[in-house]
Amino acid sequence: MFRKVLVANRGEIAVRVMRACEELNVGTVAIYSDADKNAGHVRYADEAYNVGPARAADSYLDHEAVIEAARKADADAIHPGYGFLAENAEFASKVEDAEGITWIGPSAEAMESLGEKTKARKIMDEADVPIVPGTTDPVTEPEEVKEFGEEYGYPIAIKAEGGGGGRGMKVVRSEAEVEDQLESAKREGEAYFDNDSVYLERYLENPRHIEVQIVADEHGNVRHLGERDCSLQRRHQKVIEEGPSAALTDDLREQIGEAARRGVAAADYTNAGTVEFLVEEEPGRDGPLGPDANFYFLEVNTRIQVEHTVTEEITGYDIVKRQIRIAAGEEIDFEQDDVGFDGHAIEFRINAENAAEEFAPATGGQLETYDPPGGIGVRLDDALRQGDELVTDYDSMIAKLIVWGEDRDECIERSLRALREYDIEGIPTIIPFHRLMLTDEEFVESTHTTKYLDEEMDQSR
Ligand SMILES: Nc1ncc2cc(-c3cccc4ccccc34)c(N3CC[C@@H](N)C3)nc2n1
Ligand SMILES: [Ca+2]
Repeated sequence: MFRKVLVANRGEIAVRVMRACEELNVGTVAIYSDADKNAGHVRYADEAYNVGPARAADSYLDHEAVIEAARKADADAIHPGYGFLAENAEFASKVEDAEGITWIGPSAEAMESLGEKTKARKIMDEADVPIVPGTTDPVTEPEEVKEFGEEYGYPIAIKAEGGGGGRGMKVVRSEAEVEDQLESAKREGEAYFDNDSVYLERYLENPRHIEVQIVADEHGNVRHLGERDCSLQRRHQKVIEEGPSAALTDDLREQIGEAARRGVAAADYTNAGTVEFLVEEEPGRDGPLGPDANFYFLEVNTRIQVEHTVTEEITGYDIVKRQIRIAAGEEIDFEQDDVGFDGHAIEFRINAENAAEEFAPATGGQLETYDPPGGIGVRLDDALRQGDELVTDYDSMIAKLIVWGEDRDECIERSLRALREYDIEGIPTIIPFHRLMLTDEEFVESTHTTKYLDEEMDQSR
């Protein structure tokens, strides 16, 4: 086991990783930019090193500054958290090459092969994981798209090879649109991901977005820890995640979990990761997905995710501690059959944004009141205390409220109670939006798909 881990991140996830270290009796090292001098994650750490000015590129993203801090602290491992350098294969390989410092995450090689969407699709296809019908090689000419349209029909999704998250997808609804959409997909790929390579998939109109949590050690053991339903998104920004998915039958759950395990094993992937799927109802059915629903591989996230907490609450496993133990060479000490799912959990992202103004991020302010909720089934992951200045140089998420209940109804009731207790004064947050969402019957009936929020919010504008 490591003696000391440097956490190359900030905010709630930095504290989350340091809490795991504390429980493993591992020393904690924080890094901070000039903007984060008084930040909560710095307070929490045993020691802290400044890595540069506020601008992320000159601090949290500066490979040399981070490795230099690990050297100064004599840390023997680096945990990247999520965002920042978490999926940066180049940085992972620099850490792998750095003598005496272990990278806590998948190998740079596994990150690269699964980060390239067509390569990932090929690996999954060969591992008998259903992929969205489409190409596993890039396309360059309009004729290729039109041929695909002849065979699979429209709409077609044209996706950037280097894309992911909310960016890098164009929907072509007819042959007439092919030239323009292909051109703009390539230009956008070039602009955002420095990669103009694109591929095709049949576009699924109203899919559910299900993701499966994976942990894999360096001895060939791969386990899935069940699924999370992230279908409630606003312009590709997740605001609420939950598990288990009310839409899946046990049979479908088992099929998707085993597919995720096969795919990850085929990619020689280790540590924690998430396999994303799109699940499409068989035509004409409503309500929970039927036994004939189809699920398709979408992409792999080669990092710990914001919403890993939902899985922890349902299964009881500490995924971050598992990451650290796996990186230290430990074997996974449970079988797939030992993994149980108990109750229901929902995570609410607490963003310092004004939901009434298109979720515009707060421009500053101070936490005059910070009174978080508590009591049974309520977990709060944050790095805040009353009086903190709001740091606006990075993303707007300042905390996560995770609620567990015996079933989804109790979880919703308890979430409303916790959101009523959550008292933050001095900066705007989306807590009022969450309270509203919990009373919305589409959410309560859990029939929403990935488009629901965009359609709802755009209509109400
Ligand atoms: N063939 C096909 N059909 C429907 C899709 C619908 C989406 C999509 C669209 C809008 C919101 C989403 C939220 C979660 C997951 C996927 C989506 C989608 N995404 C959005 C960005 C990228 N992560 C993949 N790919 C799709 N691919
Ligand atoms: Ca190393």
